[in-house]
Amino acid sequence: MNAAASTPPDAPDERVPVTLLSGFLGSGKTTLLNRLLRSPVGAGIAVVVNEFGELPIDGRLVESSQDEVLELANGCICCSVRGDLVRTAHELFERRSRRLVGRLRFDRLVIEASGLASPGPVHQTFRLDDQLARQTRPAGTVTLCHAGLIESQMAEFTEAAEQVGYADVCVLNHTDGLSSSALDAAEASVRRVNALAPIHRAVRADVDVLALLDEAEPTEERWQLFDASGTATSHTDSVVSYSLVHDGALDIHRLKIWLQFVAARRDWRIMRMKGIVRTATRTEPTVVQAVHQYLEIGPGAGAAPERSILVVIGRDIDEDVLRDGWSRLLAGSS
Ligand SMILES: Nc1nc2c(ncn2[C@@H]2O[C@H](COP(=O)(O)OP(=O)(O)OP(=O)(O)O)[C@@H](O)[C@H]2O)c(=O)[nH]1
Repeated sequence: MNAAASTPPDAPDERVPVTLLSGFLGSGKTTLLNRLLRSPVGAGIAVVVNEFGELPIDGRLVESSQDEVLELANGCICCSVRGDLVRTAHELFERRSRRLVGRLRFDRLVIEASGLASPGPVHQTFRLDDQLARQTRPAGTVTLCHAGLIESQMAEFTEAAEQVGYADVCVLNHTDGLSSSALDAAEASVRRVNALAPIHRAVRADVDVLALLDEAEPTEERWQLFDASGTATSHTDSVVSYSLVHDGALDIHRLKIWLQFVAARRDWRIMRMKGIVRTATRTEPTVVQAVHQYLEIGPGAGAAPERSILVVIGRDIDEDVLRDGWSRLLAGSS
């Protein structure tokens, strides 16, 4: 089915472009999304954020008013919460028609996929639903890559290779601290998987976002690729997400020490930690961000949450030991 075929040739295309932000865990999707939202087109963007973890964190890290950010947590929109994506998109368009979304009618939808989602099925979801196929048009996939990790991630995780393979444009992010030869090697590994997509090197996703949106507009050949691939959603099943919660304040010093210890454990494969927590000494939230062993802890915007949430994603993690460490942290915080 092709909704565009029923549109007269000279009629304006009123379908809302859908841009997908893809990329492995911690590659910089939310960082790029925030740049988009701060850009001149930001006010017209509605956002759907999808998270692998059970509890949503990213929605609070996106710099937009809450009713423009819809969250789909606890699974990937390419498979387990694919139906929720359709329902959420219908809800957005319903609210749009009643002018309930944000300051303006949104004129672009940006979807931040989870770090383990495959882009093909996500785009295909919008083409297979009659109503969404009439209301939206595909505007491409931007894939973020962690320059220091992408080669090993693609070797180990089919999801990472698929994300690069489907990209209409790649942002080779996290380039800070890498030598030019390491950067060339990272770029070459991306190029081996995707021969066509422009590749932009960046630190903290600092790219020309308007040019990026234009560049991401896909070609017809690429749509044939999506059509052929839409339903394949096999996931690396040993990656697990744990959610740790606490209704109260944490001791920030103990929290830092424990997180450093967890991030540095060699017997666990910590791939990503993120959290928004209340600490005893701050009125604002404390934001935890870790990509592999690189850990950042700093103040966030707004008021501290009532409930502290920390999500830990990785492989070979002993859940009992993790939860025991969290309990000890809480006991020492009160
Ligand atoms: N050093 C460095 N840190 C970065 C860069 N880009 C993003 N970060 C940091 O890396 C962490 C992860 O960035 P996010 O934008 O949340 O990554 P993400 O892809 O949205 O993460 P998930 O949604 O969990 O997969 C955050 O602490 C960012 O501030 C970069 O180029 N260099």
